[in-house]
Amino acid sequence: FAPTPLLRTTTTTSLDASKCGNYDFDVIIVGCGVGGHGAALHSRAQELTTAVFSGKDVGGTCVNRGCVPSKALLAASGRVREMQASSHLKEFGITVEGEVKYDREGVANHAKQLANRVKGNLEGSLVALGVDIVDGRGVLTGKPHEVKDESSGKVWTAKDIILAPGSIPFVPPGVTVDEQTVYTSDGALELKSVPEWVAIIGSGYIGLEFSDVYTALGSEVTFIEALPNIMPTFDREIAKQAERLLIRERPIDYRTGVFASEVTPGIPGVKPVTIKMIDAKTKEHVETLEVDAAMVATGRVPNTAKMGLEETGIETQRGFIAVDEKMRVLTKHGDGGEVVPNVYCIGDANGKMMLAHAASAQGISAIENICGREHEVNHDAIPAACFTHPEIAMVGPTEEQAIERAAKEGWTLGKSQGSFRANSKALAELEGNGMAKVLYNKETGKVVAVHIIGIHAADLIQECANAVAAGTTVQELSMMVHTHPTLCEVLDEAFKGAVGMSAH
Ligand SMILES: Cc1cc2nc3c(=O)[nH]c(=O)nc-3n(C[C@H](O)[C@H](O)[C@H](O)COP(=O)(O)OP(=O)(O)OC[C@H]3O[C@@H](n4cnc5c(N)ncnc54)[C@H](O)[C@@H]3O)c2cc1C
Ligand SMILES: NC(=O)c1ccc[n+]([C@@H]2O[C@H](COP(=O)([O-])OP(=O)(O)OC[C@H]3O[C@@H](n4cnc5c(N)ncnc54)[C@H](O)[C@@H]3O)[C@@H](O)[C@H]2O)c1
Repeated sequence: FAPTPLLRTTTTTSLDASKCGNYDFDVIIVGCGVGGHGAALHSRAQELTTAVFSGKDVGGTCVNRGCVPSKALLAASGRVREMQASSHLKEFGITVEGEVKYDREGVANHAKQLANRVKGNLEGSLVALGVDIVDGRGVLTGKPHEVKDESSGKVWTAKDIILAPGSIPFVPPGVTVDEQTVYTSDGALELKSVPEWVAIIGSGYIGLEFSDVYTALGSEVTFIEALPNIMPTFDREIAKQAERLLIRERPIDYRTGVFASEVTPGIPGVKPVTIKMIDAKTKEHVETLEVDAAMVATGRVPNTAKMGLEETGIETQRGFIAVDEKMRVLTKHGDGGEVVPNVYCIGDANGKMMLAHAASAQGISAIENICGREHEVNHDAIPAACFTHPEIAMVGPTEEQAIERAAKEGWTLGKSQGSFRANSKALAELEGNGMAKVLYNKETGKVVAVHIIGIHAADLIQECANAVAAGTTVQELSMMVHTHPTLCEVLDEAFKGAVGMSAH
């Protein structure tokens, strides 16, 4: 694959010239992760002439250092876990003779090759649709409609500019990362080693998914979490179930309410990694751990430095770019922020929701607004999933947040549950652990949120996300027919339960 040379607007599309006037392009997108890519595809579908600045990183975090390689590691390590679970296999009547082995490099290569393949597909789709790819980093010049190629200094113009620079790992102060013994997800995804004992700092999505990979491949894990609860961002009831299924049954222990305040890399086989922990409230030293490796999974920060934002009059907050509901960039966060004409920001950099499909949806939405069709993304209807075994998936607020919201807005919260325990398909798979809970507005019947933990929860959540997006009621959902025998019947049970019907 070789990127196409930059083409001028007049030669790339059949657009009527008035649409882009004297600009080189109708739309320039800075950053070509899933957000930029989604925006570019939708832009071309509207016949807008489009260029993306890729910074030589087509696919961005998701494809190269995020969703794609992490799911490849989870898939491979998940197989190892399954094949090693001899008593579980015995229940199926299956015996695995001898020791189940894996080749670390082979597993790592699976992740790398998948990322390269998906990246190639993304590049191919852009080229096929006539999107011009600029390899360099794009920087705002401070003048309206202009983006400069940082390395060549060449300036390109567009009627509208979409910023999609994404995010990078956050490394707390005092933590030294060498990407060998102390690493972020960037280093962990390369799977250069499988440490005997690894401390994972942070028990969010990344920490949890990696604990699944590491324990399947034979590591022991210690979580270090600053907040009082493990998995603090998840719904409490789901987090408790997750603790039972994903932590207590595995060689995992944890500390909560402590900061990893000083982390010093080690030398493999010679010197351990040391982790000093302080009490999150009193800041007093509580413990020092010596482990083989430490993974830093303490969140992500926007990749917005040196993009010409200050020159354009855009003030960031911890690097996040403020946007309104139409993805239009605002001069600052909070009161007094004004729209910067013709500049949009999508994806991780605006901090609305750090998810691949949210970035892409925001990209499509920005293009809709550029085309003059007013559009706002309903972030409450965007599902999320944590791809552990079993998976956790959710759409909408946690139960704790929903209770607050109901009290504030004056409506009554309803709750109904379905269980994997009585589900034929789950039992056939010998995967009867887990639950789905549906939270709904008792007055309107509309679904507010759904939280699922159980086999294939990530796929099950889509029906619920569609229901939230469409405003479907539990009454309507309870009358919709679910295929038998499928895992979807766990949701059917919850929907029917909400209206006093029995699913069986
Ligand atoms: C380990 C891990 C696993 C994840 N798993 C999931 C998952 O399963 N599901 C999910 O939904 N999300 C997942 N995420 C989150 C997801 O990767 C991000 O939400 C998503 O990538 C955000 O997309 P984006 O386009 O905003 O930014 P990015 O994907 O970060 O892309 C931004 C791109 O812009 C480039 N860039 C930056 N500045 C410039 C510039 N000035 N000029 C040119 N280019 C520039 C960057 O180099 C990058 O290529 C995961 C993240 C990690 C780290
Ligand atoms: N499957 C998915 O959709 C998926 C997978 C991976 C990542 N992501 C996205 O990537 C982003 C980053 O993920 P993440 O897991 O790094 O972040 P996170 O914000 O989900 O979790 C970070 C955790 O680290 C803790 N923490 C922060 N500083 C600490 C310190 N010094 N000591 C101890 N604990 C500390 C926080 O309290 C928090 O619980 C998320 O926003 C997520 O949306 C999504």
